[in-house]
Amino acid sequence: MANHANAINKVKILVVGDSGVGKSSLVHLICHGQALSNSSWTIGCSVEVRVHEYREGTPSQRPYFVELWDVGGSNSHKNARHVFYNPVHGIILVHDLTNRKSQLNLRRWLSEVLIKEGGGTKARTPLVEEFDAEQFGGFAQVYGVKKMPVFVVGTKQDQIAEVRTSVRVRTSSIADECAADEISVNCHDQRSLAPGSSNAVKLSRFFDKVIERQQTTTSRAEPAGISFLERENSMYRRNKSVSSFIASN
Ligand SMILES: Nc1nc2c(ncn2[C@@H]2O[C@H](COP(=O)(O)OP(=O)(O)OP(=O)(O)O)[C@@H](O)[C@H]2O)c(=O)[nH]1
Ligand SMILES: [Mg+2]
Repeated sequence: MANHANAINKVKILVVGDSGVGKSSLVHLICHGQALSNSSWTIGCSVEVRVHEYREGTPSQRPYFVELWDVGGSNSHKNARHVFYNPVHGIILVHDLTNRKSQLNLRRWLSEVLIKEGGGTKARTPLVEEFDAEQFGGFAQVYGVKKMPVFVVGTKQDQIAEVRTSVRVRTSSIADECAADEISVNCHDQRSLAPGSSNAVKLSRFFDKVIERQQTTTSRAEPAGISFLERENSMYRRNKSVSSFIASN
């Protein structure tokens, strides 16, 4: 798809998971390359942007704005958060490696997003606590139809023994079901996503996958590209990481 020379494309990725698993810490690490010093509960949703070089090192390389929509996981917002779910081009599922329940809940988070992302006909779908996969033909079917790129991140790697980490990574069935890559990180340590590391390479590959999907599914209602003038809107202005990231590259 040809793009105007002075336009940068963008994709939107949702970051979901239980409250306190480390979504905001992870997003900060991805977008700023350093640990978030003090985090607090995310109210509603917070958006950060990372400039990603699509197909880096190939002739088709070009920059993309990757918007990371960090959705607060608190149950008190469960009835309102679906407003953030459409459109979406990819999903990062975050769980806490020390909290098994947060890993089991990823299936519910993914189902919630996939069903809401459809919009319209399923507008009255029950939210996560009441979700019944059977009602919608099962998780696999819902996922199979959507084929949404998914990436799974286990946080707080520093709080568990190394042996347990590898076991956890192998047993994450949600990643298997979605053919998703999975990484384990310590959000307090920037080396977890150091450039060139296996984690960083997997994340970069996921971003490429999201961009590829967006290129094949871009809706008429949402233009694929935004001009540099449009870039000056408030969302980008409040996010200093865009300019600092460009500068560091
Ligand atoms: N030790 C350790 N602590 C972490 C890690 N990631 C996050 N934390 C801590 O976990 C707490 C919760 O992190 P947040 O990033 O605010 O969690 P969240 O998922 O955004 O939570 P909500 O906004 O409520 O949905 C904070 O005190 C973080 O410092 C990690 O990898 N290791
Ligand atoms: Mg948060």
